[in-house]
Amino acid sequence: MTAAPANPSGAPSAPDSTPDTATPQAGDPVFSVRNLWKVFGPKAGRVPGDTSLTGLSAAEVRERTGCTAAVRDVSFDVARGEVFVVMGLSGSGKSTLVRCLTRLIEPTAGALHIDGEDVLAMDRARLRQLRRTRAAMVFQHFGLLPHRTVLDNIAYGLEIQGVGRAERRARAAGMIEKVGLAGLGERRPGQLSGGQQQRVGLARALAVDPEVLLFDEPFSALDPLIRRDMQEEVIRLHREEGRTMVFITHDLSEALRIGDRIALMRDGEIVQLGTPEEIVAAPADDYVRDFVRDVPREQVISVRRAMRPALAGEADTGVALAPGTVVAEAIEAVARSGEHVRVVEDGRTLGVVDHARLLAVVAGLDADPGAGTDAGTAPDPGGSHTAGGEVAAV
Ligand SMILES: Nc1ncnc2c1ncn2[C@@H]1O[C@H](COP(=O)(O)OP(=O)(O)OP(=O)(O)O)[C@@H](O)[C@H]1O
Repeated sequence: MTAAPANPSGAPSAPDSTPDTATPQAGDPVFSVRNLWKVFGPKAGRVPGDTSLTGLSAAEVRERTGCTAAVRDVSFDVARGEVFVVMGLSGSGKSTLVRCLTRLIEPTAGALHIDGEDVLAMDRARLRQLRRTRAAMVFQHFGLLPHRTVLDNIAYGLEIQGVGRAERRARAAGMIEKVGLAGLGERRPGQLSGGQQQRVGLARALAVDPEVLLFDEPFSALDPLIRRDMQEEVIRLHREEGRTMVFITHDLSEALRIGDRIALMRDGEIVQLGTPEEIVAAPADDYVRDFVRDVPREQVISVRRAMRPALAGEADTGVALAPGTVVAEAIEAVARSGEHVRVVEDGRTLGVVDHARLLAVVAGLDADPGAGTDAGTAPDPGGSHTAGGEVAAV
């Protein structure tokens, strides 16, 4: 339907006219999503094109048409190598959106590309290949085969691909090590804890070496300690491999911990898309503000955002911290030294933070210190809006 808007993301450009054969480049997005809709219900197809409906709330659309607009006019890019988190309350459209990426759910309207290739134009065979080898999904219910050993469960995806027995078992054995299940390869899933089972699910997805891992609330059934463990595991795997990940969660602390960028959904729309710091420091509206109200700001907001210009003499004294250092660390440095700290990049003092700036961050009185970047402006809810147009890397 609608053409892709001219690079609404400020980040990598949309490959709307890229030929399918193009080799992906480092800066190209993996997924590029433009004006995507998923409407469930009778005559769903008429909703996205009907301007008398598109401006209405999800509840109003339902009342008028009997349809549920689960994803509404969503646009974003997933950059190569990032952890892209889709967050929102139950029913906000997270699962529907992520399932649309590989057409496990068929989008109603919009444009969707992976590495420049039009996903909506893929035939069944190509789609199967997409799901098996390019964008593997890790589900909350791990879907393990109960009568198979852990090793054979991990090898299962390779078996479907037609990889020979010896090779798939060798590759699966490597994955067992990688996800911390060494020695458990011959057990059955029923002989494992929930966390261990989730690791098997993760290893199975990793074994096929997909370009993107799609996680649908994978850890929500786990108890908090094991959940934390698994989050660390994902972060570690991501650091080691730089694999692109799309991660659904309704848990804000999980999103803040693992996300390079977070798309916050409400009623099928993305209400804000940004780094954890941008979302916590500059919520797009009252809904987001409410969402992040209890976040310990000093653990998310960096000294780059908290700093003020150095006064005469200040640029030459004081402890030096990198711009990405979180305020919590700066508090410790200021408390120890009793004076301001400098924010230094490449040997240059960018600014300073003192007691007053740090307390303002903790108290939430630091509204829009990032003025001058686009961090303080109202974001385009559909676009991948990041301060300075940069995509944070882990
Ligand atoms: N097959 C379907 N038919 C009709 N409506 C659906 C269907 N699947 C999802 N929906 C509706 O679409 C909306 C979004 O659902 P979705 O499952 O994507 O939300 P979610 O954010 O993933 O929720 P949760 O966190 O509870 O899984 C909800 O109103 C849901 O009832």
